[in-house]
Amino acid sequence: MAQRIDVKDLNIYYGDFKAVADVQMEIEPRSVTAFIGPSGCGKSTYLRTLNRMHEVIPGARVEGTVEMDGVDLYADSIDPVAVRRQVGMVFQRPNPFPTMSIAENVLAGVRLNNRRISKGDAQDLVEQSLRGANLWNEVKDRLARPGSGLSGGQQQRLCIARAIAVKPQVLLMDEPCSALDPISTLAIEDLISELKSDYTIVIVTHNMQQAARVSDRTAFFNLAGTGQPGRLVEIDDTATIFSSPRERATEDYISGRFG
Ligand SMILES: Nc1ncnc2c1ncn2[C@@H]1O[C@H](COP(=O)(O)OP(=O)(O)OP(=O)(O)O)[C@@H](O)[C@H]1O
Repeated sequence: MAQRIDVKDLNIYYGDFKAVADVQMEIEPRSVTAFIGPSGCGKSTYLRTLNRMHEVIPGARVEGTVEMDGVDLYADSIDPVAVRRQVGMVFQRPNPFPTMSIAENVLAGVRLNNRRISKGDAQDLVEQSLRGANLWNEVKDRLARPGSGLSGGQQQRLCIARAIAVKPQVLLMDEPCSALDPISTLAIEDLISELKSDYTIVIVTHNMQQAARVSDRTAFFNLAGTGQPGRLVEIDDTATIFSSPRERATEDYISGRFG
């Protein structure tokens, strides 16, 4: 299921403003890649180009290519809605649909895709997705209750269950733990490590320890100056980035000297 991502010569714009310049990156399937860097360097902007969500903002556009298993997501023949199905996303704040039950939340993406499924298949998918998100045991007796009644950490795992229910190949996570307490954060980190056997995972995080704990590869982004675009400074094995990065800016950032 997991897919390889190849990004070539990617420039990302909001209208005339170039937010991110000249990204080249290869991401292996069944791996976790962390994006780190100071605020405003374009981590979230770049992440959103990997499932064509960037362009939903008026005036926003990209140049360059993003290939998944060799297919350019930005080719004319590609339907952006199909891309968003293939590349799931989990956001900073857990965002379950508040009036929907836990089970309906899990099925929400599947229903949006107009996939008809029998009641039995729906029940199986709910269980399988909640198990996949390590939430089943905590909610199996209250599947008909609203998703909004769960704790923040449970809601985030519910959102992950909703994302994996549509069987994506890639999972993008934009600071998925920033609104969570340390125990819930660890639960999500454990889950990320488990999901890696099935998915290609990319996570934006401000938390260096988290990047070090969950990722195989780490990409450091930086800004050359105010008004300048963000750039990928280096990407390498996480152990290398945190022990002997090639670039001075990376070392300064991970050792807390700026950002
Ligand atoms: N909707 C938008 N319209 C115009 N400019 C935007 C928009 N969203 C972000 N930007 C700009 O793009 C640049 C990159 O922002 P982005 O949020 O991607 O950075 P980031 O590295 O994810 O930051 P943070 O760590 O603070 O979340 C910033 O200069 C930001 O002001």
